[in-house]
Amino acid sequence: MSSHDLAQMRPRRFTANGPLKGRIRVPGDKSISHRSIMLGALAVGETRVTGLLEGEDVLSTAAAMRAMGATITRDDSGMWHVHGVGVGGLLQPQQALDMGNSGTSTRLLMGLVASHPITATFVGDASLSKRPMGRVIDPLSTMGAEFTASPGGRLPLTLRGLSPAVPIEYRLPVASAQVKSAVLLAGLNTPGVTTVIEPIPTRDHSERMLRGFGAELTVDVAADGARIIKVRGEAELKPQDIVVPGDPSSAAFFVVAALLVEGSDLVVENVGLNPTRAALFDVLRLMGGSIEELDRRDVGGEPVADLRVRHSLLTGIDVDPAVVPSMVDEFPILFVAAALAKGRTVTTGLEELRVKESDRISAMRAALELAGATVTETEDGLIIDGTGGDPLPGTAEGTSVVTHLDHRIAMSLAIAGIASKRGVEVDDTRPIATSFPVFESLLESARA
Ligand SMILES: O=C(O)C1=C[C@@H](OP(=O)(O)O)[C@@H](O)[C@H](O)C1
Ligand SMILES: C=C(OP(=O)(O)O)C(=O)O
Repeated sequence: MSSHDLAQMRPRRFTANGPLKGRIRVPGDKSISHRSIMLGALAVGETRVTGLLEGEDVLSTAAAMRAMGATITRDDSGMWHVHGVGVGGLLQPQQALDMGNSGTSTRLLMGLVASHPITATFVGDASLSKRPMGRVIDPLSTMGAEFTASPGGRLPLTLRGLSPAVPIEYRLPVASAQVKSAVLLAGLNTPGVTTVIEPIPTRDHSERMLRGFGAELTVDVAADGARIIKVRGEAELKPQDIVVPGDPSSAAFFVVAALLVEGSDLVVENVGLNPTRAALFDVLRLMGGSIEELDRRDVGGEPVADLRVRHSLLTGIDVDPAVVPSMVDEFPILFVAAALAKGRTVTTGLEELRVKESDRISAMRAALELAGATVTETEDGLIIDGTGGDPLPGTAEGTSVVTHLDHRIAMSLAIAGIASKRGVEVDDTRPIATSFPVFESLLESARA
């Protein structure tokens, strides 16, 4: 990091300040927000979106779709209006598409561009520029797109789409909703049927929303449990009114905070509980966490409930690696919960965490150690010996944990700080705006 970047960093010490009480509502789901803008931009007519996450990642998606011809505005009531260009109608962007910190924007938009007769250059920040794009370059090349990528299949990269593209049948070599979605989105403007075979289920927002927008999409389950997803190309998408449920990945920080801080009794309203996303709450219950679902309902085709969370003494467990895809972004905050549990928590099967905004296994090991936790790093996870409910010591004066431009590391360590004796100094809070711009103000209001 240059001295200029260091000067811009926004450090903060997060300290204990009493229990979390009352009711809060977290912003809209990031995955659904991205897809609302993308699919709205491909429909003919006006899609209206309520509860869109106005985080930096989603704004990167919106800027890119504007650069490719969609009209996207926000009115004074907070509703977003997307006027699409129709499948096949994306325009050549005049400048490089800046994806900021967002893997989802990059990989899904690469899918869209791949089957349009346009060329686009994708750039991103230092974190995104280290992340592997070969996983989408491979299937999209088979469909006919051409790539010039930086070494290791990384950004900046230039993609020349092919129209008509070639439909493929693709078996996912890695459990990734982004790769699945990239191929399905490329399939939208490809004649014939594009098939993705998913041996291990990942979040299914793309499938649900593509159907909602009127695409012909089927899902079958093979004898070995794999999901076979087929989308018919040259689709005509119909504009939708979308209500985005609250993001379970954002709710996770407050749920764990209320479990860890003595005297807490907090309701987190309107939390999306799609089974392909909500495994953290099941794992925390297995550890002894009091998390009650109130008023389970349906919002925009997704199951939603209010979660009432009360302070609980957690017990360490071996986390079943089968649940990893349904809580892949929640491991950093689960590690914090484990650090205060009674006994040992063992996690395995987390290789994918090493290629997120940071290497989340090693970043969390280093940060939790600095905060006084007992942690062992393995190839594919962490082993954590908890305090038995006592607050963590916290970071020493003048020592801060390193977030590596990773919003989830920053927020996880903020929660570790409010459950610690001395507090935890986070080196940079700016990345939080990636997914949860109101995180710090909500934390204050829950503790008021
Ligand atoms: O499709 C999506 O919206 C996402 C998929 C996941 O990534 P992978 O596909 O890399 O697992 C997840 O980590 C990311 O935050 C959002
Ligand atoms: C991994 C994440 O996002 P993305 O891949 O979109 O950068 C995340 O939000 O934790």
